[in-house]
Amino acid sequence: DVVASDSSKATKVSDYSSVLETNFCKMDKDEMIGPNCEVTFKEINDINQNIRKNVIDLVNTDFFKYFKIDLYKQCPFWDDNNAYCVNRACAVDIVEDWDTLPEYWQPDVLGSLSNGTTVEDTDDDDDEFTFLDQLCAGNNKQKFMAGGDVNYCDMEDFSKEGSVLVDLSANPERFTGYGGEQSGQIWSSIYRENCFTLNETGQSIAKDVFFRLVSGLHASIGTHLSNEHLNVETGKWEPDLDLFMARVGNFPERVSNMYFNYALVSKALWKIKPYLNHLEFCSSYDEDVKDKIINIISQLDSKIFNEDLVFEDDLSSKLKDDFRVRFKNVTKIMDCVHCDRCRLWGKVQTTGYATSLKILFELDEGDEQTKQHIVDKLTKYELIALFNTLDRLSKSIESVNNFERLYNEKLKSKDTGTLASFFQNNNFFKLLGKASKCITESVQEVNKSLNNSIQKRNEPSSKINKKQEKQFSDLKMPEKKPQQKSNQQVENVWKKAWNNEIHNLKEAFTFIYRSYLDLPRNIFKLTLSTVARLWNRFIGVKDYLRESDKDISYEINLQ
Ligand SMILES: Cc1cc2nc3c(=O)[nH]c(=O)nc-3n(C[C@H](O)[C@H](O)[C@H](O)COP(=O)(O)OP(=O)(O)OC[C@H]3O[C@@H](n4cnc5c(N)ncnc54)[C@H](O)[C@@H]3O)c2cc1C
Repeated sequence: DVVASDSSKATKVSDYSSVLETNFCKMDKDEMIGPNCEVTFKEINDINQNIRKNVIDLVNTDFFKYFKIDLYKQCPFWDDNNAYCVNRACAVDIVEDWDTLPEYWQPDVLGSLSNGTTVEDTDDDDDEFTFLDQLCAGNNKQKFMAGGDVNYCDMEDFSKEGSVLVDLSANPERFTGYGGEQSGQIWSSIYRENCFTLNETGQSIAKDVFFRLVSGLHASIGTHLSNEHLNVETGKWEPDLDLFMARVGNFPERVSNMYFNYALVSKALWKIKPYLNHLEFCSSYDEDVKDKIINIISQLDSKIFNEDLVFEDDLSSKLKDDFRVRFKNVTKIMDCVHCDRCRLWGKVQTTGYATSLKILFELDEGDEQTKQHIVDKLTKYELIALFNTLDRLSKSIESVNNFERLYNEKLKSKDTGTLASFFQNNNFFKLLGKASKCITESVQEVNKSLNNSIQKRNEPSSKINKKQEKQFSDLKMPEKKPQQKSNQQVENVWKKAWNNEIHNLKEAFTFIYRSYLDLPRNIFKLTLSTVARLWNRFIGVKDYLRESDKDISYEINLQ
């Protein structure tokens, strides 16, 4: 048996298969977030609270808030020319005022923006395309890793001529209105990448890691769009609890997968800690940025994720290659997203995960040279993506806790009807503990839904609607409970009805009584007006009605 981690609470590998089969997802706040993570939900909440401020500060520095993206790159998997997201919320504001940027972001330093250097232009000289060379101002050669054998994303993206520079802080990830069949197709394609062909021992852990990774990304996006949702009444961006519950909160394994991603990215950062001291950020705030990074990483622990369990048997290298190619495809699928804002954040986060996977799976602990080689070759875009992905997850964890508070407040308030059906007890994380569904089952569910979506294209529209209903059948929307009426309430209803009837009867009698009273007066008025008209005719006044009034008299012609 191989020991899963170096701590005294180590779990043995042989235990994991049974865990996978039974209650892989069973958890509560004090439970571990997964078999290869020796950390509880509560511990991650605590870590997150400690690092949150530094993470926010870091991603808002001039170095970490910019990212390059090719917004016009063709989708490599299918023809997607006829769909656009035209919402303003889908748009990305690109950087055009270059004068305000620090030196290392100027076009001549970025190289590719002015001369279109691409991957093909790179050479293999290790000294030349190190992270530092690329990072520092003054080196106008844009260089990327050739070969791609250790990369989990396409490095080409950042060197494209058409790439634009974007200020991430000016383009927040939030609700855009992007959805429907197009986004459904993207998610289906992403989950389809999880269909590993190998059917050997060890595959299930790798497959589960892959699934949790994309599901965690999906859940994190769902959390952000629920947390910053446009309230059309107030015009403000604010948390929408019901939306969060419907997309994420109602599915404990999705929440758990976000925590899993947090652990995975954190471990990758922990692994490059020894090298961060050597990095220079080429600007006056160098020390400040470095301090923040060190502060963040020093709160992390190696036991947070055990990557050695994922590819640890004889077949691992083949499986790892498969895993790498498949994850690379996920990053490429981002080019098929029609909402620019979603594409931007999708690209940032998939690049961040790809970088984490490279650090976790390719950085051999025992081989100092390989380690140095991988870390030195990290590009600034990978590092920026890595920390921004941590920020996204950190914000998601913070939001989950905030939604828990909102949920409890709502539960306490009078109108508990809607949400009470979601949870019987007050603790959001206790609900997580009730989830006995295994991740493997979730994978099968997704595969089933993928097959449905493939068949869907060839079916008539009536069938499509039925399938669509099926696809969303996992959404447990709150049911309104019929209100139990107390005896007193029932009594009040009868009393109200009786009073109403009496009131109507009174009104009717008053009307009849007044008619009798008014009769002599009305007869007098009628007689007076008839006498007056006759008198006018007698004295020769033709008609005292105005000409225009004549037009409104009606004549019935019976001919
Ligand atoms: C790359 C990308 C980025 C996006 N970014 C944004 C954004 O920034 N802002 C925005 O408003 N919208 C964004 N979207 C759209 C958003 O993700 C949803 O697709 C959209 O809101 C429609 O949601 P839906 O309820 O129809 O189901 P979808 O979220 O499209 O999900 C489809 C199906 O997948 C399954 N599913 C859902 N979540 C999970 C999960 N976590 N794990 C496993 N299975 C799951 C369910 O069966 C569900 O019915 C993005 C989409 C993509 C593909």
